[in-house]
Amino acid sequence: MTTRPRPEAEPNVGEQTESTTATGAQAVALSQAIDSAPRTILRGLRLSPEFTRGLWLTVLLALCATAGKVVVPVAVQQVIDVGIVEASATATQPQPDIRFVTIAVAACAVSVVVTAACTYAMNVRLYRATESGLASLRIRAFRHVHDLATLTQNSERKGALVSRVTADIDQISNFMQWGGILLIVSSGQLLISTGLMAYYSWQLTLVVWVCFLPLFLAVRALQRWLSRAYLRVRERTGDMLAAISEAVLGAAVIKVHASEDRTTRRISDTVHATRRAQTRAHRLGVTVSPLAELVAATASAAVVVLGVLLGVAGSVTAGQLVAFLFLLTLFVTPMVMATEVLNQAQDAIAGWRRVLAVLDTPPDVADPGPHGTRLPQGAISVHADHLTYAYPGGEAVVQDVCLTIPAGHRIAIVGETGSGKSTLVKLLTRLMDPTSGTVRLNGVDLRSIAFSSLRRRVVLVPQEGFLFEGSLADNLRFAHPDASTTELTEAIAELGLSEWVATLPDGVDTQLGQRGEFLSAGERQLAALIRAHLAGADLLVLDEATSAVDPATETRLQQAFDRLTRKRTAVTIAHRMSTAEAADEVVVLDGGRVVQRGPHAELVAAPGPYADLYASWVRGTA
Ligand SMILES: Nc1ncnc2c1ncn2[C@@H]1O[C@H](COP(=O)(O)OP(=O)(O)OP(=O)(O)O)[C@@H](O)[C@H]1O
Repeated sequence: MTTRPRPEAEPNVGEQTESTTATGAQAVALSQAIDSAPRTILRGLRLSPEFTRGLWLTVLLALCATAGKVVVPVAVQQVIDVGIVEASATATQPQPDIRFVTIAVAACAVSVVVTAACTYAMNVRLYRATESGLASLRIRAFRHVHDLATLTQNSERKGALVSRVTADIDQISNFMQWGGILLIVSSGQLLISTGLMAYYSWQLTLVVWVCFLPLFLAVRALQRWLSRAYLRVRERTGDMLAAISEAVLGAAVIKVHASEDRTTRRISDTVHATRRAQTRAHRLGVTVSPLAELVAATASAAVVVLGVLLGVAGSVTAGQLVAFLFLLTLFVTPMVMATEVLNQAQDAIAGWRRVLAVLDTPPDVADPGPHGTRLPQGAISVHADHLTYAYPGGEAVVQDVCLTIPAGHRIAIVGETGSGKSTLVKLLTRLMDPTSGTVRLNGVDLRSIAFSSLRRRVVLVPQEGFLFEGSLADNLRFAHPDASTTELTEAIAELGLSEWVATLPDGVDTQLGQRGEFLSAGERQLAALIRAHLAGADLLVLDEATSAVDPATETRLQQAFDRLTRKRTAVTIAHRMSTAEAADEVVVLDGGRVVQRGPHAELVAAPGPYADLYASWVRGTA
């Protein structure tokens, strides 16, 4: 029987993978940017309430820090107008009011200390809030990625998906910790300085705002371009991370085929694409900064000229003009800085959009939740009724399949490659919902069974059971987190594998390495079978591994498989003759349809697809 490499399955507890019938639209949802910038920020903030928790106190501290900053210009104005000019006018000879000046200087000193303390407290609070918000966003995004349909996950490469939970959120973090602080401080500074400037001279304030108005309009126009440019940066970064992670995971294949140069070229292409996107976005962003400097210089010059004229006309005093110029600095600094923050803000918003796009993609096999039916204990019967399934945009690959499997029966599914075997078992375990037709377990519609019950009672064992870094015991406990060492030992003994485990350097405590790389392919299958046994499922769906193993491991696998499926309902995609022979019945699929069904002996004796498959099987192993 021919086989082809299968898509990698990333199992959950008890080897399960969560997958669904993602529609075409859902499959592309991950690549869509939807909301406007303010809506994106608002949604992002709402999703992680930690960002805004206690924000009022942080804003209050920011206002205090800003208010502290305006004490100096006000004191300077008072010292000039009251402490020097007025005092000299009332005294016989020109001399400053030393007491008044001393009080003003002391007020300045106190305000500087208060400003520093408030700024420190505000920074700490903001940093803490953003870190907690980002941590919860990261966890939420990760969980959601995990819950997404396998199909939806497959619509984007794994590395790119990971980048949404890592690099994109890092970008938000960079902005929140620097830009966020600056935005709060700047807004307060702008408000307070504008108020005070208007108090001293509304005419000069008007001049300042008129100078800055074109800058605002330019920034608004640029923002749209920047937004697009930074979304491209985030996408290119995702592509780059995907290419790198793929190359790291596939290092062995790359070496075997001596394709290091080709891989390096591919990676450097993605690195350069990211660099180009970054440079373009940054070039757009930095055009604002010199523009802001220019506007600031123009505003200062205009204030000096008009201020002198107003001073001569008696509308402003010398102190007020000097204070105004101080305040203008307070006004201009955040304006210039804000244009720099704009870059980071756009990059962060682009990151936020990508994270929100993940969160907006619905896991499309809906869990009926706590109101769902729970499967009663005991062996499970399966009844598939006119099942049909087509992948998005494709032809039906499972067609009108009707299948009844009595409780406790062992069924082997066989068929040519691409005949729909894997698709059928995904439908039987509700990793996907059928396009039409129903599956019933013990008479209960699969769609109405609560996941908490379904995932415990029905376990899918994929060809390559994913093993995590850790010991054999750690990996076995994925199926049963509370299992004691005795329970592990018993489960191993029940499958007749105690002798094998004893050959491992540290028994169940043997470290397996990343993805179980310290074990052979056959041993990894043994570990997967023990894990499935420990899960205690009543319906086992197995995709038999195709990798060739040595005779001793083959015997162990056969024995473990036989014991595992005993007294359980078992549906196995059979790649070994012995598995089909041992099954109660064999179901033959061809082009997504059941074309033959019956005990091995009966089918093999009659001419037909199974007899042909069997013959080619025998030839292959001869
Ligand atoms: N995620 C997918 N998206 C689109 N088409 C798919 C997807 N997975 C499988 N198919 C197609 O569905 C058909 C049935 O595939 P399936 O994996 O169920 O066959 P199979 O009998 O299990 O094959 P094999 O023995 O080689 O694993 C094939 O034509 C395959 O190309």
